[in-house]
Amino acid sequence: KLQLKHGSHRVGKRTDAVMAKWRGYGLGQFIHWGLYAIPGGEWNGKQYNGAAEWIRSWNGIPKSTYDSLIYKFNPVNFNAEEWAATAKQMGAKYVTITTKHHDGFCLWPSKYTNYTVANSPWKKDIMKPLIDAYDKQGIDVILYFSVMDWNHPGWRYDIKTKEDSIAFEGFKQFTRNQLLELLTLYPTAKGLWFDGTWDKSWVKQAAFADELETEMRKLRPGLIIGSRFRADENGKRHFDSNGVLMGDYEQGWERKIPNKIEDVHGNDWDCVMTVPENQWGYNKAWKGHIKTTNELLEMTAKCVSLGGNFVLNFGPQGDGAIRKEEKQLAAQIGDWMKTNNEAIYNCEYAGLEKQDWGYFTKKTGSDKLYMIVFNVPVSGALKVKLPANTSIGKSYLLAQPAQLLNTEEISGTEYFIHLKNTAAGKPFVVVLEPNAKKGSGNTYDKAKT
Ligand SMILES: COc1ccc([C@@H]2N[C@@H](C)[C@@H](O)[C@H]2O)cc1
Repeated sequence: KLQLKHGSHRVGKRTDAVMAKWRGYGLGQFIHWGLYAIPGGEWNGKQYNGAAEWIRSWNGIPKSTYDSLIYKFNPVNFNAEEWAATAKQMGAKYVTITTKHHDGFCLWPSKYTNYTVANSPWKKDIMKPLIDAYDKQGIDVILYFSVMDWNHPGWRYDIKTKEDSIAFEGFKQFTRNQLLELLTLYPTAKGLWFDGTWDKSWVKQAAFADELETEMRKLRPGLIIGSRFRADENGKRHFDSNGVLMGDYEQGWERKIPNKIEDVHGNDWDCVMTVPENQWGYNKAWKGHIKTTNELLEMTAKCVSLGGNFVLNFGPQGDGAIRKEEKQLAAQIGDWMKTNNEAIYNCEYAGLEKQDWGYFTKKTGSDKLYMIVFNVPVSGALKVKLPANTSIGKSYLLAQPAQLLNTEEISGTEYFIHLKNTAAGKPFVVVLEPNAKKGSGNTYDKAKT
């Protein structure tokens, strides 16, 4: 084990109530909104092929022209209550909102730069009404913050000269000022989701970032900060030089999902996902593969089955309205969640052998198991392999708890659960109520069909 001054300061999961609540969210919403939503991936009729929120980095639009978009920011259809209602309808338990993306435009009236909503035609703070609206819906708020800031004169990709280091010192203070400002202005925010921390300039700031993280946690006890904020003194990111997770949860799962429990190394984690292949900010062209409701439900189930949260991205339009396709997805996901959220909220990795029909989740603090079924076998029988000396008490569809399912013991701890209806056409949940220890006299009760 290496002696580290700025490595991880905790081994293993946090055990406090705030983190336990985060662990049980299951489903979240991501919001990417800012000046990039105005061009929406297009400029002078030409399409930008990258992610819409990166359009400033394209040589198809002069940087100064992009930066002048601040004078066009006037989202007349912005309605914070509508955004929060959409998240509520979807069944999201938390939301991560961009306060400042890489372009440096601040959705709050920061006093440390002029590049904010205060100097746009809109003038007003966007973050406060949003946070209030989500709080009112009982949806916890996490603030997305990009350290990399293309607008700030002190930003550097690396520090090579004396001038660089002087400029970057100013940038570091600016970053600290903005983060303390956000925590002070929005005290109900539960955490910070950092991005834009991969460049050498920031990776070299192990001591500064470590002290800043400590200062933020002191200012806001319980604050949740992911693994992407800071590197250790050897430049190691996400996991320190001893392989210990930095921060409170792993932030590595961006547009990808772990396949097996070993991939998550016993840590908390979230997966953040775009609806199109790779667009976070609003893109007029709703093109390429657009994930369907069933795909997104399967991603949600897969994440929860491996102990993580699934965070689905919305990219509101430049005028502040949420596009109809995203509203439809929120409604369809919400429909499914209304019936089945018991298998998602406050659930965790069940520790069972994965079967082809779908994903197991287990209710935290209980033995109750859920089978989230996406692939009904032609046999109509779902195979379950329980751990040694457990057995199935009863099983039933979450949607029809009174109708017990025929549970057939194959051998030892293997069972077939026989479905009545094998043409569900959409994902559904089977509940398993395991019996107490087998061999303690009571064998499992054959389902009384
Ligand atoms: C390949 O490099 C990047 C860098 C930043 C991102 C940003 N992270 C996502 C959460 C979005 O904010 C995206 O712009 C994506 C890919």
